[in-house]
Amino acid sequence: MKLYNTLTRKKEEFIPIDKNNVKIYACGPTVYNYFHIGNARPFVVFDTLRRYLEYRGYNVKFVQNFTDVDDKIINRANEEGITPKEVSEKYIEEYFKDAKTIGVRKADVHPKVTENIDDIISFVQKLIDRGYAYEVNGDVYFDTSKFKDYGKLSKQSIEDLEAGARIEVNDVKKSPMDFALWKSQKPGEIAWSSPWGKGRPGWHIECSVMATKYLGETIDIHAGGQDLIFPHHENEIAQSEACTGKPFAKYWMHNGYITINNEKMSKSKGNFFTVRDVLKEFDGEVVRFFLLSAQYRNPINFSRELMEQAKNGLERLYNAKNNLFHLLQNVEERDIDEEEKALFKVFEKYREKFIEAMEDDLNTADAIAAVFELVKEINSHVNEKASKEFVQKSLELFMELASVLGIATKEQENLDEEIEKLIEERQQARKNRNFALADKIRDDLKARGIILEDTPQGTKWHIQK
Ligand SMILES: Nc1ncnc2c1ncn2[C@@H]1O[C@H](COP(=O)(O)OP(=O)(O)OP(=O)(O)O)[C@@H](O)[C@H]1O
Ligand SMILES: [Zn+2]
Repeated sequence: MKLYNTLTRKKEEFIPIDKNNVKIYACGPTVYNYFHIGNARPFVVFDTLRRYLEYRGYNVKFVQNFTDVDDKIINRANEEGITPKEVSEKYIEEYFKDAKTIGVRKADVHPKVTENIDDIISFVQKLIDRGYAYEVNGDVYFDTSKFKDYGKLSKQSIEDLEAGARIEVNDVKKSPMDFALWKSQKPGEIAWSSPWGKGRPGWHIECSVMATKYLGETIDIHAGGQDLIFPHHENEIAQSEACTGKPFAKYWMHNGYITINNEKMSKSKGNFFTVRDVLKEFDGEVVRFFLLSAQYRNPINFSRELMEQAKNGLERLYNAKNNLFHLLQNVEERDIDEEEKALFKVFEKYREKFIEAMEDDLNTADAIAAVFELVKEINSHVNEKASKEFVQKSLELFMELASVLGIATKEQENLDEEIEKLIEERQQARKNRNFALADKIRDDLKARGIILEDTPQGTKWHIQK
């Protein structure tokens, strides 16, 4: 598989350190609010990466943290008159609810900052001992001038960075680029005891500590949104490599933005839609399908139109799946014949196409296109005359690919029953000479890809070819 590595700015062949234990760390949410559609993108994309690697026979250990200590959490707690812990616990619970609806599996470990304070303190101490960090008045800073590779991920030289940095007032840091590993307690803030007095960890250190602790000193893939490249991931590299002397992550993957009017969707700009809100109108799988409709590095402009498109696309897939279930109960119980075998060989070409797309830096857009092509073939060749085995195999192939994407996974909807009921209603409408209603029922079904056919034996239906 080829993955685009931000570290080298190239698509590279993915070679894991150990195929039986592929280590992935994804930066998780800061839990002070429901997550928005933009935040959902890395969750869905890297969940799909995990599913795909598993599909290809790798064992994956996936770690995603919760940032449960942060200014925004503290502010929120103060606003609401509750503790930061109450804020973060609430939104961790809400995270799991929304993540489940959009098909994002739980990570193997979801470490929290507050549960790793001792390890964070030891890590910071190690950096001080190794000469990479210094303490000033209870704060501890990373000394960027000591880490010669600083800037290697974001491709900036330390000189450029320093020149570009704003001159900070009252600066106790040696360089404006130095960043906090430990922050001394300010009035009203939550704090832990440390060798430097009471305080709390800076943001970046948590990921270095938790990735190392739960996965090891060198991991395979480190992932997050593209806004995290600098400073967050740059700083993670500096901390981790200064501490261990080893490469921190082999592949750095960053997803592009979900935008609104071509601007990054973000909480601070207020131009966001929470997944929770979108779920009032669209199914969780539609949200997931929408997020996978583009290759993960390309931006997607969030719009109702695209959501509707995703909804229709997913519906087509469900129709095909339900039709196969319907056929399974109604076709002749016999083995696949020669002609069907030849057709199935054609169907299997779409599995190849699907894999080819996913191997190319997880191109879910092309992978979805392959699934649609497969569905088109299935719709036009698998019908009432098919053998049960052929129907079964077609259904399995469709489900194999859909489940890698985590879509169309819901149990068979009772399409048979629903359509039979509508056919019944249409008969009734015709009897009552209400042809307008009868036509409307037929047209509505047609819009969903379901074709009614009036025969002397009654009305039959099939999926549009
Ligand atoms: N508009 C977006 N499109 C894609 N990914 C995003 C977007 N906004 C945030 N992310 C990613 O969401 C993940 C969760 O991050 P986090 O909860 O810290 O969000 P955040 O950065 O606080 O969001 P915001 O930018 O809205 O303040 C990160 O990997 C981040 O890069
Ligand atoms: Zn991180």
